[in-house]
Amino acid sequence: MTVYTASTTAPVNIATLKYWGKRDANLNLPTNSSISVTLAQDDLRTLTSAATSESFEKDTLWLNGKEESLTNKRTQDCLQDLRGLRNQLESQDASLPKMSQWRLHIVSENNFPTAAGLASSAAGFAALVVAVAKLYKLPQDMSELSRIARKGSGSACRSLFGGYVAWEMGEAEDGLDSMAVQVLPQEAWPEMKAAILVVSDVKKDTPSTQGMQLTVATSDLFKERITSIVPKRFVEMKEAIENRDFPRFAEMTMKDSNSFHATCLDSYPPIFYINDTSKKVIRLVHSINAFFNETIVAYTFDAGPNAVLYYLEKNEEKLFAFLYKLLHQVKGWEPKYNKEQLNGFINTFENQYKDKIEFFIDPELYQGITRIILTRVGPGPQNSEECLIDQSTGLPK
Ligand SMILES: Nc1ncnc2c1ncn2[C@@H]1O[C@H](COP(=O)(O)OP(=O)(O)OP(=O)(O)O)[C@@H](O)[C@H]1O
Ligand SMILES: C[C@@](O)(CCOP(=O)(O)OP(=O)(O)O)CC(=O)O
Repeated sequence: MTVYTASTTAPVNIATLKYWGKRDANLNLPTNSSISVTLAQDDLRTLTSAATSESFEKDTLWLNGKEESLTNKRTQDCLQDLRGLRNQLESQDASLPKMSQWRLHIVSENNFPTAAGLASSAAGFAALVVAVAKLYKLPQDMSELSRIARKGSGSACRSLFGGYVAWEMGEAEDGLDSMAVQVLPQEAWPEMKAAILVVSDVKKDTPSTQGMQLTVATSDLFKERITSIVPKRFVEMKEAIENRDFPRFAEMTMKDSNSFHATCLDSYPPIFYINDTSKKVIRLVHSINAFFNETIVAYTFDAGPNAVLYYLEKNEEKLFAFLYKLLHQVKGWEPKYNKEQLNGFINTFENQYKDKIEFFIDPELYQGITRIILTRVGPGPQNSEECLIDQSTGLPK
């Protein structure tokens, strides 16, 4: 039996201008354009291998070692589009193996908790689409493939690119113009770093899809958000990124996170994604920025309580003087930073800042946080030499 395989990695992306609301739930067409930063894959990535063979009996997915059904509509929509494109190639060249007719085996591993508000679905669907496109040797570019990933999960379309990415909402009813484009490659603004404060890695209460449908149907504030606030912010945030203007970018990121969570609260019945720990982080970030009289750090929250803090490398010492002081008990600092560097953060805090602080610092903050993930802006999907599928059996290794 001949088994064809292809593998790829894909990154997580965290929106700085949030996608919240669908105008077409079937095609995952959004009510607003959005912007995100793609994160480095050392800490957060999906590795997916796809295989096909005439002898496979059914489409199967093994996710983190467990067999899962591939029959859910979103995945089938992605696979149907990919098979359609492969079919076009096969009809132009009769010598090609008829992969479009064969079943697929997909094996995928996330190197971080799945379904914990860490955007696993974004990396997961991006990797799935890219792996199968590679297997099928499709000529489509990343923006074209992003339209397919979008059908798996809206935010997944942004994980097809590295750096700073926009998802243009588009207007067409069939969604052909609703896709991701790169605003700026990672190399153009490599100083962007991210600290993820994992507040809870349990599965969230209200899934994004359900949450946004409720917001669209019931929130009055939401109408204002999509008609006047976000369209303006989309243009301004792209500009801030192109100009590498961190304070502007940071302010809009925080405002947009707050605006999105306000529409959640304005939904009826209300949806609560952020919790008391998240609110303490919000206060802390504003206090730190006020202390330095400069916006050096921004927070943003997705559909859960985890905080993602964006900051520039040059301000790390200033920020970590506070963060490490408050969260040194939390795991995730080592091995990224050695003892000497970590002591340095404490010394900066004790010697330079401690006596000047006029705001309340909650010494118990660490209790609400399970770990910190220290990462930065990163590239898009990468070819992987590692294959998770045994070429002789077509099954997971
Ligand atoms: N590697 C993967 N390959 C294929 N599908 C995946 C993969 N990882 C996650 N998924 C799909 O995404 C689902 C999790 O999505 P969900 O939106 O609940 O969580 P999340 O993406 O971690 O959180 P959020 O979207 O709020 O950031 C999984 O149940 C699975 O169906
Ligand atoms: C708050 C968000 O993270 C919402 C992400 O929603 P999803 O992309 O997970 O939703 P579906 O399209 O229904 O799969 C904001 C964002 O990533 O832009």
